[in-house]
Amino acid sequence: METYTARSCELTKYYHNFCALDKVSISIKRGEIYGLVGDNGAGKTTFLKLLSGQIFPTAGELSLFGKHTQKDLQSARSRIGVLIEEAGFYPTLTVEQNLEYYRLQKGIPGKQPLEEALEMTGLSEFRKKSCRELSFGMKQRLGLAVALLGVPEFLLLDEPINGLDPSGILEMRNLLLKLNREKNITILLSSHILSELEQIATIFGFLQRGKLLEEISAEALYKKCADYVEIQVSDAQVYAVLLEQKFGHTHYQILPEGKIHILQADRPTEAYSALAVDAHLAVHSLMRCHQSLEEYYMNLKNGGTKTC
Ligand SMILES: Nc1ncnc2c1ncn2[C@@H]1O[C@H](COP(=O)(O)OP(=O)(O)OP(=O)(O)O)[C@@H](O)[C@H]1O
Repeated sequence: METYTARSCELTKYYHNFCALDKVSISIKRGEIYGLVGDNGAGKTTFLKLLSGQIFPTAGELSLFGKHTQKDLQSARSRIGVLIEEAGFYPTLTVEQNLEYYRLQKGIPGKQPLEEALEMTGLSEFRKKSCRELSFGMKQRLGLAVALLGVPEFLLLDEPINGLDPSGILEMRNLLLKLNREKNITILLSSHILSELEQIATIFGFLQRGKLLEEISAEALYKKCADYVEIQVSDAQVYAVLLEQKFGHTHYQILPEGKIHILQADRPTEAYSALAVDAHLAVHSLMRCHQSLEEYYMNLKNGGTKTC
């Protein structure tokens, strides 16, 4: 079996003269839940559409289940379920009838796939409900059921959590975790809010204006965010030089009023005050804090961890 469900190498997409995706290299391992994070217009949908074959790249390479050629990619796409943009449903038809419509459209034989999709998304008891009676969250679930027809090995979901209320978000998260764990489905999902993916993604890719800023495992991300030390000294610039020269720390932020955030601060807190005192700098305050994932993401977007 292939290690990678999907890989892109320097994948690039231009819409006329506009570069929507710029040499993006992403690797999605089998069994992973990959969270693609980026602001509006970052290129998330473009990336998902390239994977699903709805559009074609301007340059770069793409492989799915280890297949590269156009012909092989096309057949590999039958193993993918896609939810990109809101699926269109006939309001007067029932949940079951809408699913049946998509089953026929996708050319999936037999009734069993429809039953499985209903069961996996918890929609069986609502099968006779007409679509116009469904809540937004239920419609999202139905969209997911369409993507699940034929039990795909890989799910591509564009902002599946967007617009859901807190209980809808929880429901969708649990459903995706269940599909990943019980059916071993690899999932790529996008969001412009990192915290929405926080509890489920095993790896994150951060996109900004078509470029991949960073690809990082959830474990490494949480480690990076774990702790930082905030110190306020009489001369932050001098202290920053000491941090680099004596401790080899390059991950820090210089803030106004002589404050410095030392990220990945792996030494005892006292070591950071001693560093200042030994250089005859006054220490006005010192504390160990926790960085949220959103803060980390904001820093990344603002060009790294060193800011003045
Ligand atoms: N068909 C198109 N023609 C021209 N420009 C396009 C087209 N589709 C997307 N774009 C542009 O490409 C950029 C990336 O769009 P894309 O939809 O991939 O971003 P996104 O990260 O999914 O954003 P959102 O979160 O708003 O959906 C945007 O600036 C968008 O305006």
